[in-house]
Amino acid sequence: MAVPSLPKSAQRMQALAARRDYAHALTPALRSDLEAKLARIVLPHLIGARIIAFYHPLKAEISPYPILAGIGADQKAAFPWFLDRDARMMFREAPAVTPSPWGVLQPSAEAEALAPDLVLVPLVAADRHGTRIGHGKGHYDRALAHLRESGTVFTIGLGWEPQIVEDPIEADSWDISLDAIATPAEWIITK
Ligand SMILES: Nc1nc2c(c(=O)[nH]1)N(C=O)[C@@H](CNc1ccc(C(=O)N[C@@H](CCC(=O)O)C(=O)O)cc1)CN2
Ligand SMILES: Nc1ncnc2c1ncn2[C@@H]1O[C@H](COP(=O)(O)OP(=O)(O)OP(=O)(O)O)[C@@H](O)[C@H]1O
Repeated sequence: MAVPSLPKSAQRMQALAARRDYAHALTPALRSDLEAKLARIVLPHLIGARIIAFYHPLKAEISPYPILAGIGADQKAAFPWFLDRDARMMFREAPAVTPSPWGVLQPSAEAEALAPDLVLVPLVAADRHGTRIGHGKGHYDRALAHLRESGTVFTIGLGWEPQIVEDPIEADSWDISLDAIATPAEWIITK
């Protein structure tokens, strides 16, 4: 018999607490080592992408900056950018230099607006089918739905290994599933 899962808000709170505890327990050296391993796993999959969306990591999130350091001279890096709290998330050219309405660093308002063809998505949690739990504001779901109206976008979820949950997460109708997920330990092609 199917076991009913916790409501998404409860799953999110549990996953946020687990992410925080995991990240807090890492020594700086181990953390850098894991972030370098993530970059080695992800970089070969970025070949061919023209505009790659990164994110400026929150305290407990795995950093994509070692990946950014390894992209090609012909590739552009973008970061999420918000006009205000009610606006849809857009992307502008790196670097991320000023606090966004959500507190995360974002590019300046003068930086070029970009439409990424590859998006690195921060996870709160994800299952092996690519169903994701984020911060619950729908920023990535809405931004990815918009980008897909005008082209194809490849999405890669990034997280620490324990953020991959073995029990399936129930997808909502608006959830955009990830094409792949990377952790310092593995590359997961979702299906
Ligand atoms: N690093 C990162 N950048 C991102 C996101 C994200 O999840 N991670 N976003 C994903 O949509 C967008 C910003 N949306 C956000 C929505 C809510 C909160 C949030 O709940 N913040 C907590 C504080 C977290 C902390 O400082 O550790 C809060 O306000 O309580 C953060 C970002 C775009 N940029
Ligand atoms: N394409 C969309 N158009 C309009 N509203 C949307 C869309 N996608 C998501 N939303 C809204 O966003 C809200 C939050 O969605 P959800 O709980 O799935 O966020 P999340 O995926 O966990 O977080 P995030 O995308 O911010 O990282 C939902 O109430 C949903 O109605």
